[in-house]
Amino acid sequence: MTDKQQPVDLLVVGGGTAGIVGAKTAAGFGARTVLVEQARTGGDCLWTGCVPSKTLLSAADHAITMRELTGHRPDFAAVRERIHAAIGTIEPVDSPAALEAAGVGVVNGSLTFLAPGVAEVNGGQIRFRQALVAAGGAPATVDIAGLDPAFVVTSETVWELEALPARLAIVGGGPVACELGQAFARLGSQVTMVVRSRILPKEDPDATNLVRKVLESDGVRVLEHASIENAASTGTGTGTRIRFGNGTAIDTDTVLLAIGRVPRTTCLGLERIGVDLDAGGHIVTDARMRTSNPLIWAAGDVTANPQFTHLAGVHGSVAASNAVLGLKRRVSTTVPRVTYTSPEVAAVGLSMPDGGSAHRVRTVQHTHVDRAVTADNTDGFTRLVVDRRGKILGGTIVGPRAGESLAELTLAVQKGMTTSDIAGTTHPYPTYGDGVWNAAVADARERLASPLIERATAALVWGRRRWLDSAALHRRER
Ligand SMILES: Cc1cc2nc3c(=O)[nH]c(=O)nc-3n(C[C@H](O)[C@H](O)[C@H](O)COP(=O)(O)OP(=O)(O)OC[C@H]3O[C@@H](n4cnc5c(N)ncnc54)[C@H](O)[C@@H]3O)c2cc1C
Ligand SMILES: NC(=O)c1ccc[n+]([C@@H]2O[C@H](COP(=O)([O-])OP(=O)(O)OC[C@H]3O[C@@H](n4cnc5c(N)ncnc54)[C@H](O)[C@@H]3O)[C@@H](O)[C@H]2O)c1
Repeated sequence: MTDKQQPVDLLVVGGGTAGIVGAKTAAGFGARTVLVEQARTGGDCLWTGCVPSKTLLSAADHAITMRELTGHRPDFAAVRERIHAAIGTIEPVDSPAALEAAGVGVVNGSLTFLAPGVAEVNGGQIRFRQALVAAGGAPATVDIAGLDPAFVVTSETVWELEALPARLAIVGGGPVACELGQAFARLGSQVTMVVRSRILPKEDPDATNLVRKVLESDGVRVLEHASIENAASTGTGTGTRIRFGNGTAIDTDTVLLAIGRVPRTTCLGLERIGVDLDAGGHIVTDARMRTSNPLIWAAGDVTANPQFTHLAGVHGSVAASNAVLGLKRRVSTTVPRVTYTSPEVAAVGLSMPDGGSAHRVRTVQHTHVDRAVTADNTDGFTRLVVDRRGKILGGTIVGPRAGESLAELTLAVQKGMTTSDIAGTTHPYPTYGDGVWNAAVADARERLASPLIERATAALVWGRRRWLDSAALHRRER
């Protein structure tokens, strides 16, 4: 790594999903690619995000069955072991060895841009033709007066807890708070969620209502539109007391801050290479993932796009192929999302009509989905938003495996399909996917029920009847 070396074609900053996919894409096209990671390749998703949280949720589901069968809950040490095992199984795919096998050079260190075409890592310099910034984000924090940091964890450090907190207060009401809140409650913690908005504020309010209901039945205390005033000692030598603006208070052993994430853009030297940031510190890109410097690209949580692993990967790939092949690919605006609570909340495109009377909503309650009835789990619904011609603009599914059913809806939105396309496709019975199909059938049927189409089908039936009668008469006469 000296300044005499040839510039690399693509220098990738960050070894999370966006960086890994971007680097593998570029190397796969034959571009000389180097990825720099300051900590561990795999990023948030593998170590502190999707993989541990989904494993925790799965363990929490098992905890319910175990409690029903045996009256006991699983040992927290066993849950931790399961999380480490899941990470260990997935980790090789994201490892430096896997990247090197794909033709990517991997450097361990923290990168700073010095000037256009030059970056510094570990005191040495790397020259580059283009760069992809995929430095991700970190949990946001908030100062709560009087709160001893020893009681505070975030989505990065909660995985280090060695014992299940008896009392857990969660500040926030987004996907992190809802998923971890439900999981810890099911494992045996007494959980209180403190949210300044409603929970899952980006989702359909009916979805929020269902999730709140289930969280409460899991024993979670959900305090919405609440504001924390300050914190103080409990006076008992353990835990901390959180006081609210309305004069009430709760005592807790651990406080989990789950109030969003901030992009890691402050120490990258982006100002030296002409990369603009928005007011929240995110890198600004166009739809090709190009920054204000046409030779610098960005993808993942470091941008202002929704923060999902699937999006980080797709955007990393689009950025890398545009960079090294000179293409002008644009990223899709169809972004599916799933919150993996029980029930899952899955959504894509429009969740609510925004075209006035030009848009319709079709809702099927899962009391009308036979798979849900047979599983005795009918708390859920499937809702489609369609335009007047039946084109599917989006929808929300709440229920078990909603994330799986969302794939069909995502394809429909992406490809501009209509409810007739879905209704005319044979679906296996009984599945939770029947929710999407039933809603599509109801919509397609209603469109067919227009007076014009009713008159046309009545004319066809009349004509066919006449033809059959005259053919029968003809046969008899012969
Ligand atoms: C608890 C939790 C659960 C989640 N669950 C889901 C889920 O189920 N589904 C989903 O789609 N998304 C989920 N997410 C979101 C998902 O984890 C992120 O959107 C995704 O991992 C972002 O990937 P990234 O590559 O942009 O960033 P990151 O994974 O954060 O990677 C960025 C990397 O860059 C490195 N880096 C930063 N600065 C430098 C530097 N100067 N030099 C070198 N390296 C640097 C960092 O060390 C890091 O490894 C979850 C998030 C959390 C917190
Ligand atoms: N299943 C998934 O795909 C999944 C799971 C977890 C996280 N993620 C991603 O990770 C990112 C971070 O998730 P998150 O849940 O931390 O953030 P978020 O931004 O989605 O939600 C933050 C929540 O905290 C509340 N809040 C903010 N400041 C507060 C304060 N001071 N006091 C009380 N409440 C406050 C907000 O009202 C909101 O409900 C999200 O963008 C999400 O997309 C995705």
